[in-house]
Amino acid sequence: MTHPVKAAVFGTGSWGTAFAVILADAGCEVTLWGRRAEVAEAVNTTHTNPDYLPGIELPGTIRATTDPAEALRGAEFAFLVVPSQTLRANLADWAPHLEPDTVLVSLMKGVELGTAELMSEVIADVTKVSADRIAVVSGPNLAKEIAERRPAAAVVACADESVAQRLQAACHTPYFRPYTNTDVVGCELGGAVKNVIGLAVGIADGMGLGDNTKGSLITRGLAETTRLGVAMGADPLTFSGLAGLGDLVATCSSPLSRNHTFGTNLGRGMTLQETIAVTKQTAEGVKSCQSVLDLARRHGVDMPITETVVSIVHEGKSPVVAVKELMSRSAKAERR
Ligand SMILES: NC(=O)c1ccc[n+]([C@@H]2O[C@H](COP(=O)([O-])OP(=O)(O)OC[C@H]3O[C@@H](n4cnc5c(N)ncnc54)[C@H](O)[C@@H]3O)[C@@H](O)[C@H]2O)c1
Ligand SMILES: O=P(O)(O)OC[C@H](O)CO
Repeated sequence: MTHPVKAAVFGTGSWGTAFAVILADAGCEVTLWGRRAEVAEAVNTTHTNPDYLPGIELPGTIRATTDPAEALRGAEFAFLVVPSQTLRANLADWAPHLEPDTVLVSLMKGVELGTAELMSEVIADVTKVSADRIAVVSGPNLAKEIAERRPAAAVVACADESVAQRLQAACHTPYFRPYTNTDVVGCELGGAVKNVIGLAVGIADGMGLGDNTKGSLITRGLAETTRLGVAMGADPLTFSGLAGLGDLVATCSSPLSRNHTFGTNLGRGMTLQETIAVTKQTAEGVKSCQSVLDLARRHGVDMPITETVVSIVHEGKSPVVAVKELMSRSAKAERR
């Protein structure tokens, strides 16, 4: 008889908890690490996470703990799902408890401020593990829909395809269909930049600009994501897949998206401070737009939508002025 795969999930927010549901449904033995004892207690006793997934009953087999050593003991996979800007500090605490073969899987969609590092790069920096032990899951995966077990697909990426295949098997359920890929950089960039474009589309929706604007922003947003990806060595085809177009469409169409909602509030005229005050969960694009722009400048890539989002979110530019400026740039060919 084969033993169930042991999986540790670090983060009891909405996506960490929803992913623990996937893993448990796929037959893994899941330990969920959280910072707060009361959240771990709720998962263990009432099988709920009322703050992040209200109304969802979690599988009784998921065990939660606040002890990273307990979560990591014997773990074949450790899924990392905290806000991107805190990962470096969190991992420094967890790394001493890592088993020699544990594969570290980023479920996050952000780029570190200051260093402009992707999450896989932060993982490599802090833990020094090799590329065949670092993987990424990305795609159109709004946590609430997944926790309700509505059908979705995703990409599981690792430089070592056999590791991606093991990961695929560990999280494949009747409602969650993971595809393998070896383009880690492309999958991560797709996930991080779609949050920035999601902000842009939200701003446009909040301003009442309509569906032509939305279609134009999604398409040109994907074009600038692909330009950056190619400059960073990603496969351009990744961006027409689930981690690119798929996630962009889900994020830009859904009221469940925190980035889209954040942008909508700004577009309706709320100030940045007011918008932050009503945002209870992580909207990665708010910080990562700056890191994505840093990456674009470092690689000499033009990203006008990202630049516009940074100017609205961080430089206080009015959305009306920003849209006028975006539209009055000099004309160009579509493929350049
Ligand atoms: N929610 C989704 O639908 C979804 C889907 C795919 C990917 N993601 C990505 O997953 C990542 C996490 O997002 P989420 O939706 O779970 O966020 P969330 O806001 O729902 O939860 C964040 C979690 O991180 C914890 N946290 C906050 N600060 C921390 C710190 N300093 N140290 C340790 N833990 C801390 C919180 O307590 C909470 O448990 C993000 O990168 C997001 O882009 C989210
Ligand atoms: O709520 P958002 O904007 O962080 O988006 C959630 C997921 O990334 C959608 O795939």
